[in-house]
Amino acid sequence: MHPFFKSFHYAYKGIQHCIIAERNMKFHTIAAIGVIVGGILTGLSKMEWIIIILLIGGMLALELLNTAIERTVDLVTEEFHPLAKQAKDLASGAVLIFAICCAIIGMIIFIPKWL
Ligand SMILES: Nc1ncnc2c1ncn2[C@@H]1O[C@H](COP(=O)(O)OP(=O)(O)OP(=O)(O)O)[C@@H](O)[C@H]1O
Repeated sequence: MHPFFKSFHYAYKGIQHCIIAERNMKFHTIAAIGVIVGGILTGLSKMEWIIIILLIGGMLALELLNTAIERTVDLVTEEFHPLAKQAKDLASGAVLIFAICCAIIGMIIFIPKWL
């Protein structure tokens, strides 16, 4: 396989692994499908779709990075280490902050359309 297509293949494998292995990634993927279906049924403007796509892409990409950090920490040490704890907690914190922003923006976009 050409190296260019090989890198796509590895990226696809990474996404597939994360969806299969990580409970949170499964949740985010199902939530993303729910938001897309909800958006189609509700009817969103072009700008609203752009925002939703950015949020979904950002959320999934962040979850992939969080998993990559978890794996790297586990590779470095299986022992309890305060820095390992900080690294994992910081990565989880980043995911949590973005998830809260997504929920708030989602409510700002969707709720007025349902009232
Ligand atoms: N080697 C370690 N040393 C110290 N604390 C750790 C270590 N590994 C994990 N922890 C602590 O346990 C928590 C959960 O770690 P774990 O690797 O189980 O992540 P997880 O539960 O799979 O995360 P996620 O919720 O993203 O799936 C971490 O956030 C961290 O606080």
